[in-house]
Amino acid sequence: MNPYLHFQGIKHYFGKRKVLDIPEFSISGGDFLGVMGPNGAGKSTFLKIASFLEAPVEGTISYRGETVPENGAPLGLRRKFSIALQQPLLLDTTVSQNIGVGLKLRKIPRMEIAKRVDLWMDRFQISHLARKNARFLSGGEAQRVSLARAMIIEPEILFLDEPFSALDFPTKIKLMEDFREIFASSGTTAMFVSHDLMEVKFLTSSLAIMVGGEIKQSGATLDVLAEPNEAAAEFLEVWKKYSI
Ligand SMILES: Nc1ncnc2c1ncn2[C@@H]1O[C@H](COP(=O)(O)OP(=O)(O)OP(=O)(O)O)[C@@H](O)[C@H]1O
Repeated sequence: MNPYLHFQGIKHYFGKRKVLDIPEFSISGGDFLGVMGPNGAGKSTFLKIASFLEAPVEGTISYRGETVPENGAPLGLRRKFSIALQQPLLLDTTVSQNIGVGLKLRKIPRMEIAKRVDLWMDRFQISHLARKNARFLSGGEAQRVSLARAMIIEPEILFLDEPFSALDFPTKIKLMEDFREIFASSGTTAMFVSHDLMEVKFLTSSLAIMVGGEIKQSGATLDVLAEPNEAAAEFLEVWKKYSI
């Protein structure tokens, strides 16, 4: 075990309503953690808290053994992470500028940015789109740009909130295949919120099942799926019923 992120006594509320209650949980270095659960279970809220986009109302987070300040993670720490969402939120400029934006913010020299952008466009097979405005991309192309933009900074943890869910099946499979290979050679750690068991089986090494703001079960993906506890089984039942 090599805990990167460690959560202790995490509680989060919207108004008076508790939406997250995680007594203890860790994400290990090198892990590809899937998070599944029904709508409103708290998955995206957990992802926002884990990636320091939001601070929890209660609890402590540590990163590689260092406690993260209660009033928010310092910029240097936040910059170790990157995020790709269901909606790619690309800038109204070229694909190559979109991909290089994180390096620009980190004041990397222009020549170095150009070299790395070329490399990552090549890895995601989007070099032919370099000069195209990101507004005119298809959903699958836009998601490739979004993932390249997230990976180019070589994040210590990559956070993914349903990045494949809006893609048609063949586009999704092709991107997930490419992404799996790129991810495996990167040594990065990931937290991946998904509604799709197929995606989770395809990509993840471990799995947490969230229901009602609580992690009902977690462990190696294959173990959780083979031996779900009562709460996880209830959630996974529909997948089983239709043999997915
Ligand atoms: N900004 C907010 N203000 C108030 N309530 C919120 C806010 N964000 C989320 N919630 C509520 O918190 C609960 C958890 O939401 P969250 O989006 O984390 O769930 P989720 O598991 O990601 O859901 P989904 O699968 O539908 O995306 C939900 O009941 C939601 O309505």
